Amino acid sequence: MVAPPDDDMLWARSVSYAYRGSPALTGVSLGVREGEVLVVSGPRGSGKTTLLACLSAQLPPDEGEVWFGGVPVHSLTRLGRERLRREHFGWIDTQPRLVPELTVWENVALPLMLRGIPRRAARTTAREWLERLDVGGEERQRPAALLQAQRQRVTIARALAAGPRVLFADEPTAPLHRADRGQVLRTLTAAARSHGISVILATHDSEAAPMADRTVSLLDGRRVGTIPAADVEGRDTCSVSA
Ligand SMILES: Nc1ncnc2c1ncn2[C@@H]1O[C@H](COP(=O)(O)OP(=O)(O)OP(=O)(O)O)[C@@H](O)[C@H]1O
Repeated sequence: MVAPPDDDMLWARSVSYAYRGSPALTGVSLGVREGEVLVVSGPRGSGKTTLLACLSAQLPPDEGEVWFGGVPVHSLTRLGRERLRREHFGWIDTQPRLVPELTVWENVALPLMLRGIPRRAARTTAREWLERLDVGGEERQRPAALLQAQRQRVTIARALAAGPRVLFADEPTAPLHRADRGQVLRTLTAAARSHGISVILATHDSEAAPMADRTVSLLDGRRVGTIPAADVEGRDTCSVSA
C-alpha cells in the first residue's frame, strides 16, 4: 500500500467503480488539499457523482485506494465509513433535503444537536450560518415557505454549520435560476474558504470554474485533465498536484 502525499488531506489512487459490471469510473487519481475548492466537471454520465460517492465513503471502490488523512477509507467497514461521513464530511445534493416539519433554524441545528450540542448553542451556531448564507430572516419559516434558492442556501448552511473537513456538493445549483446560481456558488465557496473547509464540487455550471482552485475533468469515467485557476478572486495561481 502506497502512503498518501503529505499535503493532500483527501487522496485517491486509481479508483475504479462499476455498477453491476458496467464501468462508471476507471483508474481515477486525485488529491485535495486542506481548504481547497476543487471542481469536478464533465458531461452527463461521465462519473462525477460516482467519484464523489467513492471519495466521501459512500461507495467502496472496486479497485484503488482512498485516503483521508492517515485513514485508508477504502478498507473501512461500513460502520467506519458511516462514522467518517458523520464526523468529517458534509454532502449537498442537487435537491435540498430539509425536514419539512422543522423550521429553518431547527433544520440547521439538527446535526449539531444529534452530536450532543445543547439546543441553545446549536441554535446560535445555526443562526450565524443562516446569516452568512443570507437567509437569516427566514429562520422561523418551514422549508415549504421558502424559494428554491433559499432552501438550497439553508441546505448549505446546515452542511457548513456541522464543521466538516470536506464538503461534497453534487450539482448544488442545477435547479436554480441563472441569477441565483453564481450567487449561491460564491457564498458556498467563500464560506468554506473562510473556515478552511475543502470543497469538492461536481457541476456542469461554467460559473463554478473561476471560483475554484482547480478543475478536474472526467469523460466516460476517466480523468482527462486538470485546469488550475489562473487567478481566483484576486488570489495567486494555485499549485497543482496531478
Ligand atoms: N445506481 C446506478 N446504477 C447503474 N448505473 C448507474 C447508477 N448510477 C450511475 N450509473 C451509471 O454510471 C455512469 C456514471 O454516472 P454518474 O451519475 O456518476 O455520472 P455524472 O457525471 O454524475 O452524471 P450526471 O451529470 O448525469 O449526474 C453513467 O453511465 C450512469 O448511467
